[in-house]
Amino acid sequence: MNILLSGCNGAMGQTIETVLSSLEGMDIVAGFDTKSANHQRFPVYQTLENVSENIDVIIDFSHFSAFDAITDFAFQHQIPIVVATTGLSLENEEKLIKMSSEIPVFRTANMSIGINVMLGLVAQAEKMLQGFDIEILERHHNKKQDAPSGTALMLADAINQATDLPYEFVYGREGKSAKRKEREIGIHAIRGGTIAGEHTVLYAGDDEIIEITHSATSKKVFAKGAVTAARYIHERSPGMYDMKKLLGLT
Ligand SMILES: NC(=O)C1=CN([C@@H]2O[C@H](COP(=O)(O)OP(=O)(O)OC[C@H]3O[C@@H](n4cnc5c(N)ncnc54)[C@H](OP(=O)(O)O)[C@@H]3O)[C@@H](O)[C@H]2O)C=CC1
Ligand SMILES: O=C(O)C1=N[C@H](C(=O)O)C[C@H](O)C1
Repeated sequence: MNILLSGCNGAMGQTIETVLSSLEGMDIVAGFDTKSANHQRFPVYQTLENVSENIDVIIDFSHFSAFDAITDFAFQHQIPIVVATTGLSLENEEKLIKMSSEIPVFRTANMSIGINVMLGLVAQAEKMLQGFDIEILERHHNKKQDAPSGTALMLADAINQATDLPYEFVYGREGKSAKRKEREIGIHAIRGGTIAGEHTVLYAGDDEIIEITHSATSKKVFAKGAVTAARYIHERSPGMYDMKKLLGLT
């Protein structure tokens, strides 16, 4: 299977390259990034008009500014695409849904098994922990560009989908009149060092606290998930796919 890797010079791009180097039958045949880097095994394109390789699946771990270029390329050439980039707009997400009527699109803000199980757990907790205040804390490395993380937003959305009384999302909290309201979820982003990604949903009740936490201990968990996703959508019918579907959780 021939892969075009978007964001190939980045931290995740390099981790995917490492993971694929020990796998048979999946090869990165082209990269897409802002700079042509010294990749010995494949060419790195800065624009996609001149890609001459045969591509079976695109894997995208880049930046929202690359979104139109890579999705237009996928659509124009009818190539299945795995979109892992976070910080996308609502408009971007809608474009993926439209594209999925013609090509397979795999979309998730988190490729790990644990977070996708946690999406089900927070939906369940929403029904059981009536009256508890909910806060989401996410911790990531100091190179992360977007805040809050795509996963924190995905967890908050999963909670809202499980209730008839949606919460308002509050990003951080400061000021002299910043008291929390009843139906709000505070979302807090912590950045430092090399933290691969940690997400906690905290439920605070009267005299008791429950926390559900997922910790990624290395970026490999996301890379392996993306490679599994690429295999999964290769030669599948057009449609929207995600990790929950792949894992049989929906
Ligand atoms: N869904 C998931 O499970 C996961 C998602 N992610 C997401 O993946 C994305 C990438 O993460 P990470 O690898 O850590 O980030 P990096 O910043 O390390 O890598 C991103 C790469 O994309 C390149 N890039 C930026 N803008 C463009 C553009 N317009 N066209 C082409 N290439 C571009 C960057 O180049 P330059 O440095 O020159 O700007 C860089 O090489 C993030 O959005 C992150 O949140 C990360 C981990 C897991
Ligand atoms: O940028 C990262 O590193 C990560 N980004 C994703 C997100 O924004 O949720 C997933 C993971 O937590 C790592």
